[in-house]
Amino acid sequence: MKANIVLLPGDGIGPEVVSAAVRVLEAIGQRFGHTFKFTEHLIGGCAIDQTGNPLPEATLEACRTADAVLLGAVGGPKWDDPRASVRPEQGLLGLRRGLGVFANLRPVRVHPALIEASPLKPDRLQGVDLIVVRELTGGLYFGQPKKREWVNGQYHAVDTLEYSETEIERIVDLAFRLACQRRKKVSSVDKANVLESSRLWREVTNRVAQRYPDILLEHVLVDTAAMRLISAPHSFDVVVTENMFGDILTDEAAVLVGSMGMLPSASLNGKHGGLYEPIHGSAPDIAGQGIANPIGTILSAAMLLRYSLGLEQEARAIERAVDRAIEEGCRTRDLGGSLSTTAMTDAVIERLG
Ligand SMILES: NC(=O)C1=CN([C@@H]2O[C@H](COP(=O)(O)OP(=O)(O)OC[C@H]3O[C@@H](n4cnc5c(N)ncnc54)[C@H](O)[C@@H]3O)[C@@H](O)[C@H]2O)C=CC1
Ligand SMILES: CC(C)CC(=O)C(=O)O
Ligand SMILES: [Mg+2]
Repeated sequence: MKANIVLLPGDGIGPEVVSAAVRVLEAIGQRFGHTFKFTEHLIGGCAIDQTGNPLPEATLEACRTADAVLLGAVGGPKWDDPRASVRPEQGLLGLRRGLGVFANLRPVRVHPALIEASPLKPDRLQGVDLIVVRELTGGLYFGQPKKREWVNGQYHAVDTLEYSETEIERIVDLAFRLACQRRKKVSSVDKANVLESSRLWREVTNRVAQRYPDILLEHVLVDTAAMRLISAPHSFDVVVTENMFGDILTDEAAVLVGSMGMLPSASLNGKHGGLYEPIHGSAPDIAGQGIANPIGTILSAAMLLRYSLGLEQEARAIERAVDRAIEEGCRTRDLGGSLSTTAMTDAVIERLG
């Protein structure tokens, strides 16, 4: 098959992990006889530096027409002035909204070989396999008004948490459909004891649940969910939640798997090709040193093959190669090893089978 993949390396470690994943995709393409055409575009801080815009029109247009998009990360201290009106993160949020990819899938599977290095109790981690379905184009990151105003001699700042029934229904329905293929449990995470948007979320979720009588539904308050993610991660199968709650809970879930560098994601809407990115940020503290863990981005590339190109066998080949590399002791620094980004990528490519 032939596919056009847009690459958005972005800032910090973004270019390092994206080029690692491209090497894996090229190796898979060679092995299975596919031609992937890669086209690179600007997003985030580097786009601000070169064009003044964190999401240049050429980038959005290229992403709209691509078969899939693979992104690294955006942002960093260079662009962190809190008063700046143009910020790298606006590029990423604009891209997600522009592509309409409302469903962000973040699978969290604990690798048995990484359990012993974890600060958490081994019996809590054994066999943990959950997926967070994060609403990605609404909620607190997008609601209006979002502004800062000078009122009576001081600034007031406003963010808005807003959802329509349609926005809630489509993401919750997707979570239920996923649960049908898994262990048949949905945990809907909200803050319904305080937030009106969460009370609507619960109502709509209960309505959707009636269409799925075989799926067990529980409602969990987000603070309790944060605690249970560490104390009883086994109790989760499919977790569905608001944009910011999902953002925070998945960074927490990275502790279960051993590092921020391990977790992939796919952002989908059933129409556009899809946007794939690791869950981590631009990691300015390690950028440019060649030591970033590329696994989250490599596994995102596997999700790209599965969801956007329908190449299940190829996606599995990558996931198996990652599993074998970990099993056989290959580790970057974040996992207590000494392999560089390139050496870890080589280890995966050697095991593609
Ligand atoms: N999707 C995106 O583009 C995101 C961008 N950001 C941006 O990234 C910048 C840095 O944010 P932070 O809060 O430091 O979060 P971060 O995720 O970049 O880093 C948090 C910690 O995890 C480590 N880490 C992250 N990815 C790693 C990898 N692949 N291998 C090894 N270690 C890794 C970092 O070294 C750091 O110690 C900020 O400008 C933030 O806005 C943050 C999160 C997501
Ligand atoms: C940088 C933000 C826009 C998002 C974020 O932290 C994430 O998607 O994980
Ligand atoms: Mg995040």
